[in-house]
Amino acid sequence: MTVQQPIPVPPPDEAPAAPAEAAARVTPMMEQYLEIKAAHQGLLLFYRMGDFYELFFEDAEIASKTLGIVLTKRGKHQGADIPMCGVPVERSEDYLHRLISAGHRVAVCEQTEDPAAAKARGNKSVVRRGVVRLVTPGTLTEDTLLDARANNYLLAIARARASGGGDRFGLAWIDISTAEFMVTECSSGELAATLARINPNEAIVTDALFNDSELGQTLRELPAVTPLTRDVFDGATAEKRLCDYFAVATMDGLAQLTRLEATAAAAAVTYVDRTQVGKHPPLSPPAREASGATMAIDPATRANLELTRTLAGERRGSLLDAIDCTVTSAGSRLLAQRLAAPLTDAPAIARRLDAVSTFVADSAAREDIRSILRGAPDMSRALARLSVGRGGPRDLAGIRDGIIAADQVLTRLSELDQPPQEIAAVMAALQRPSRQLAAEFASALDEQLPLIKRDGGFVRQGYEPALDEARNLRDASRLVVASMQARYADATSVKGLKIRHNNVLGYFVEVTAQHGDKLMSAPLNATFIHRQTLAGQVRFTTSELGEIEAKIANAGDRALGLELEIFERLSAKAMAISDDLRAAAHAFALLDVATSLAKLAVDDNYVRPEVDDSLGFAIEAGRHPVVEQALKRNGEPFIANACDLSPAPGQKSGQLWLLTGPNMAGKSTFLRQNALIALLAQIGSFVPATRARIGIVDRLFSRVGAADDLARGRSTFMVEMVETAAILNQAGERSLVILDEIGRGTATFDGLSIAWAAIEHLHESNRCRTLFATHYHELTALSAKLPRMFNATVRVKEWQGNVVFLHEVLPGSADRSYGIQVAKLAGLPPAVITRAKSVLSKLEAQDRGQTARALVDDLPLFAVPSRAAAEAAPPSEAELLMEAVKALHPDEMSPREALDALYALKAKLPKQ
Ligand SMILES: Nc1ncnc2c1ncn2[C@@H]1O[C@H](COP(=O)(O)OP(=O)(O)OP(=O)(O)O)[C@@H](O)[C@H]1O
Repeated sequence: MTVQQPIPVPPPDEAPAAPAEAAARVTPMMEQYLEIKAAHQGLLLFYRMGDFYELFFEDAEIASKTLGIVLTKRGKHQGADIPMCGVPVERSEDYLHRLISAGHRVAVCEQTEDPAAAKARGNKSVVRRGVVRLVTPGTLTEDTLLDARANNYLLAIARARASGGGDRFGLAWIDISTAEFMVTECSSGELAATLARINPNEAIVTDALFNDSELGQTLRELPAVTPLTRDVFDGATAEKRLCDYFAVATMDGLAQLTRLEATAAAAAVTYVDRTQVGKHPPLSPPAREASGATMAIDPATRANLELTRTLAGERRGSLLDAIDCTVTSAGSRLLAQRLAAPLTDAPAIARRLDAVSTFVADSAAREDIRSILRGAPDMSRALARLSVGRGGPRDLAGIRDGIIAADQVLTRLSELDQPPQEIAAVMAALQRPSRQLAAEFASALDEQLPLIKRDGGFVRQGYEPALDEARNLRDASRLVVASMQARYADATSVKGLKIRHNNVLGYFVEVTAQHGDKLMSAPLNATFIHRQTLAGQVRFTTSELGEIEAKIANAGDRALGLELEIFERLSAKAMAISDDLRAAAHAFALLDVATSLAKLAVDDNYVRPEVDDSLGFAIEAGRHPVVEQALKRNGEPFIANACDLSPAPGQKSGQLWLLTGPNMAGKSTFLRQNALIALLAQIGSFVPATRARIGIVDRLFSRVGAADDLARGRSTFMVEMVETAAILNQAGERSLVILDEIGRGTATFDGLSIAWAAIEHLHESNRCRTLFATHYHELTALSAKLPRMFNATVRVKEWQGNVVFLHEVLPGSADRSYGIQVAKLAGLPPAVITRAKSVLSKLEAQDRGQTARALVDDLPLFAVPSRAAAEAAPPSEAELLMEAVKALHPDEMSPREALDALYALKAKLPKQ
C-alpha cells in the first residue's frame, strides 16, 4: 500500500496565500511555484516550463530516483541550491505512468496564457500557470496509462460506527474510463471479501479510517489509499453533491441509496471533480449492488485459487488467462469482472448460460460475430477521453466504427432463431446509437488520422468549404515558396539555393558559405537581408518571404482552428448520445464474453452446468481448466474425476470428502478443480466436466496449509490458523470449503488434533460442502462416527520400487504417502533415501501403536462392554466400527479379522 498525505484542497475561489518570508526572497517564478505547490501537498508538481515539466526540491529528488533521470539544480532558495529535474512534455505520459505505478500522485500545472501576454503585462510578469489536473491511480483516462483489459476503479469507503460494535461500510466505486459507477453496503466481516472483489487501484477514506488500527490490515491489502478530510465524507451534504454532479434537482430519478452508500458515492464524485479540475467526466448514475447477489470470496481464496493471477503474480497460468478467449478489451474487462463476482441468482445465471448455449450450438454465428467484434473499437474509453477533453481524432473514428460494427452485428444476430433474453437485450442496445452520427463522422473524418487533434489534417476534403479554402490558401502559398526558390536560384545564379523553415527564423534562404558573400554584396544585398552565418551555411531573409510566411501561418492557423472547431462539434454530438453509445459498448462486451465462453466450451469440451437453489454438488468427469490446458500443450491427458457432495437424506453420503493420497497424486488439483467448476458455473460459463449439477454456493473458501506471510509478520502456521478460524466461524450450509493439508505447519500431533477437531466442526456445525485433503491418514477413522463424511483417495501403483501416479480419485483411503518415493524422483541422494526408509519403518511401527491407542479412546465402540454385545450391535454400527479399525490397519482384512484386531488392540490398552 502507498501511504499518501491528505490533499488539502482550498475552496475554489480562495487562492492560497504565498508564504510571506518566501515571497521576500524568491524570484517571481519561484514564488508562483511555491504558491501552487503549497496548495497541492502530497502530490508531485509537474510545473510546465516551455517544452518541459520541471520538478523542484523534494519532488525532483523523488522523481529523479523513481524515473532514473538526472537531478540538476536551478538557482538558490534561502541560500541553498534548488534541486531540479524535468521531463519532456511530449514523453510525459510514459513518465507519469511510471510515477503512478510507483504509487505517487501528480499535479499537472500548465501555462494558462501566452508568454507574449505575460510580457505585455510588464517586464517582471511570470506566465500565468494553473493546475489542470491531478493524476492519481484511480482517476486515469489515457490509454497509455491504463491496462486495456482491466477496469481501473476508484473506491470510496465510508464507515458508520454502530454503538454496540459491528461497523457498517458504504462503498462506491467508479471507473472514469468507462463511466461505471456502483455502490453497495456491507458489514465489517464482509469488507475484506468485498474489497478483494472490487479490486480498486485507489481507495479514498477519511483520515480517521486511514489511521484506524483495526482496519489498517485490510487497507494495507489495497494498492493505494488516499486519506481525505472529513468534509468529503460528510453525510449531510452527500445528497446535494450527488444531485449537483448529475445535474438533477432530487435523487428521485437515481437509485435509492442508503445514507452510507450516498456518503461514499458523494465522496467518490467529489474526488473525481477535484482530480479532473473543472472537467466533469460523465458517469452512469450509481447502480446499487444488493448484498448477497454475488458469491463471497475472500482475498486468500482468490489468491489461492489463482483466479486472476498465479501465486507468483503472473496473469499467465491463472484461471482468467485460461478461459479468456475474448477479442476486445471491453470483453476482457467484463469477463474479469464476472470472474471476480460470480452470481448467486440461479435464473440470472441461466440467462447468461442461454446466451453461451446459443453460440455453442451455432458456430457460424459465433465466428462471424467474433470476427466483427475483433475490429470493433473500445467505445466506452474513447467516450471517456472525449468527455474530459483528452480525446483525439481516433476516438471520433472509434465511435464511427463502433456504430458501423453495431449494424453489422445486428444484421448477423437477426438471423438467429428466437434469440434468448440476454441476446435480445444486446440487440435492443445495439439499435440505440444514431446511425446518422456515424454517417456524419464518416463524411467528416479522413482515412489517415493523427494521434492528437492539434496536429490537424483529420477532416476530410470537401466536408467544410471554409476549411478547404484555408487549406488551399496554405498549400498554394507553399507552392509559391517552391517557385520562389527556383526564381531566387536563377536570379543569384546559385543553383544550390534553398528556402527552408525553422521555428526561430521562420522561412529563410540558405546558401553554402562560399556563396554567402555574393548575396551580401550589391546588387543582391538589396533583396537578401543577412540573418545568420553558420559554419557551412549563410542564411538570409527577404521582405517577400516575410509576407508569404505571414500568409502561410495565417492560413495554417485558420485551417487548424477550423479543424479544432469541427472536432469539438463532432465530439459534442457524440457526448449528446453518450448513454446510447455506452449501452452499445456494453452490449459488445456482453456478446464478446458470450461468444468467447462458447468458443472455450467447444474447444475444450465443456458442458452446460445445471445450477439451482439446492445444496447439491455432483460433478461427473470433472477436470481442472488450467492444469488440463497445460497438460494438453505437452500432449498429455488429464484424468477426469467425479465428485459428489450432494446431501442424500437417510443414507450415508459424503457432504464432506476426506481425500488422502500420496504426494504428487493430484489431491490439490482435484480440490481446486471442484471449486473452479462451481465458480465457472456461477459466472454463467460452461464447465470442464461431462455433467455438473450445482446448488448455488454463496461463499467459497479455499485454504492451503503452506502459504506464509512473512511480510506481515505472521508465521506459516499462524496464517493457516487465522484462515481456518475464518472458515470455521463463517462457513454456512451454502458454502463450499476446500482445505488442503490443514495442520501441516506444526508438530504432527498438534496438527492432527487440529485437523481432527476442524473436521468434526465442519461436519456438525458448519454443515457445508467440504473437500479436505490430508496426509494424516488417521483422520479417515472419523468416517466411522461422522455419517456425512466420505473417504476418498487418489490412486497410485508401485512399479519396480517407484510410484506411478494414476490421478484417479476413488472411494477409500490411502495406506501411505509415498513421500520417500517422491523424494527419490526429485533426486535426493540414494544414501539419504535408504536411510529415510529405515527411519520411516521404525517410526511407523511406533506411531501406529500410539495413534491407535489415542483414537480407540475416542471411538464409541469402547463403551461396548463385551464382545458378545458388540456382535449383537446393529449391523450398520458394526460396519462403521469395522471401517474405523480397518483404517488403523492398512492391510486388507475381513470384518471378522478387523473385529478380532480391534479387541486385540483393546486388550493391550491399560485398564481404566
Ligand atoms: N487428474 C489429473 N490428471 C493428470 N495429471 C494430474 C491430475 N491431477 C494432478 N496431475 C498432475 O500431478 C501434479 C501434482 O498434482 P497435485 O499438486 O494436485 O498433487 P498433490 O497430491 O496435491 O501433491 P502434494 O501432496 O505433494 O501437495 C500436477 O501438477 C499435475 O501435473
